[in-house]
Amino acid sequence: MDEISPEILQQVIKKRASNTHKGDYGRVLLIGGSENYGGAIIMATEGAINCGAGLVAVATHSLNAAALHARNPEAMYIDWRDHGLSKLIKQMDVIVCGPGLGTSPFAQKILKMLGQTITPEQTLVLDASALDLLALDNTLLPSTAVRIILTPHQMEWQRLSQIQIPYQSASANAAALAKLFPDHNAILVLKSNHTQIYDPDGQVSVNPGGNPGMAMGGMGDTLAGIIGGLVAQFGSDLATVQAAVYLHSLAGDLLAQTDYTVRPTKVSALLPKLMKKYGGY
Ligand SMILES: NC(=O)C1=CN([C@@H]2O[C@H](COP(=O)(O)OP(=O)(O)OC[C@H]3O[C@@H](n4cnc5c(N)ncnc54)[C@H](O)[C@@H]3O)[C@@H](O)[C@H]2O)[C@@H](O)CC1
Ligand SMILES: Nc1ncnc2c1ncn2[C@@H]1O[C@H](COP(=O)(O)OP(=O)(O)O)[C@@H](O)[C@H]1O
Ligand SMILES: [Mg+2]
Repeated sequence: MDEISPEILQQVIKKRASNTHKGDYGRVLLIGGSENYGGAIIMATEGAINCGAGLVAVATHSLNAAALHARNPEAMYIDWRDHGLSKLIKQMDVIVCGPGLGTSPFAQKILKMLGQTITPEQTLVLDASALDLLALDNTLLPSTAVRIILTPHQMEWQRLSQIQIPYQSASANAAALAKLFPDHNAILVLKSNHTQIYDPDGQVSVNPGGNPGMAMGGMGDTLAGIIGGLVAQFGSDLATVQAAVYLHSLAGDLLAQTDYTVRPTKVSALLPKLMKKYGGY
């Protein structure tokens, strides 16, 4: 299995040209954050903003609006019950769905509407509760062929693939990915202490970074936002996803040099400097 190498950052992250504007760096919509899980969508939002998405919008429970704006005034907000949500979805390049979404009937309704609204030019990042909803009902998948990036941890992948954690071998995972998402050009980011990335052709790579200080709620939500933010800027190919996973763990490893625990929000805070230092120019 190939290891993701540090050069991936230089390869993917491009120097910005002077004559550009926010419209050149992609639009990301994040959907999630129920009454109890507002932090999850805020942490995902912070990941997307700090890695440079041109425009970031958030569809969440109205209870989360004040906290979202207090923490990230760069983000636009829409109440996830607003009928304008489907129109907003159509205007986006990348949709990240799932952090803190929950698995209520309303959450299921949102995922269904998203699947019926999204178009082939867009990229869909599915994380957390969105994956659990899919495990319960795979008719919630988009009806058209869109690029999907899935970011389950091992337990979410167990629910989705029906492969018990001890049996999640590379060959079994690749076969399950092809079977579950035949029409979606799907990339699987299987998160663990050694996160693996599967592309639709069966190629597998492993991330060498990360550390147990990162084992804290919100760390995966942050990664989902980073993937969304980088895909919005640099495209949805495998290399961009590898760069996002590498960047997230690099930040975590730098923090762990001095800190016993690594807060997800601190990972996000480091992103702009790391992108400047290790990105291409
Ligand atoms: N601050 C917040 O609002 C947070 C909200 N969260 C949301 O809570 C909902 C439930 O997600 P959870 O992931 O907590 O719950 P899950 O029940 O899906 O999975 C968590 C459990 O899976 C098991 N597990 C096995 N292998 C694992 C691995 N490699 N990595 C992680 N867990 C592994 C562990 O026993 C762990 O307790 C999601 O919508 C999620 O986005 C979480 O992201 C945590 C933070
Ligand atoms: N021991 C560890 N070593 C390396 N990375 C870890 C470790 N524990 C957690 N992580 C990373 O933290 C993230 C956890 O994701 P997830 O379980 O979805 O968190 P949450 O849903 O709480 O945001 C993943 O990117 C995972 O690779
Ligand atoms: Mg998670």
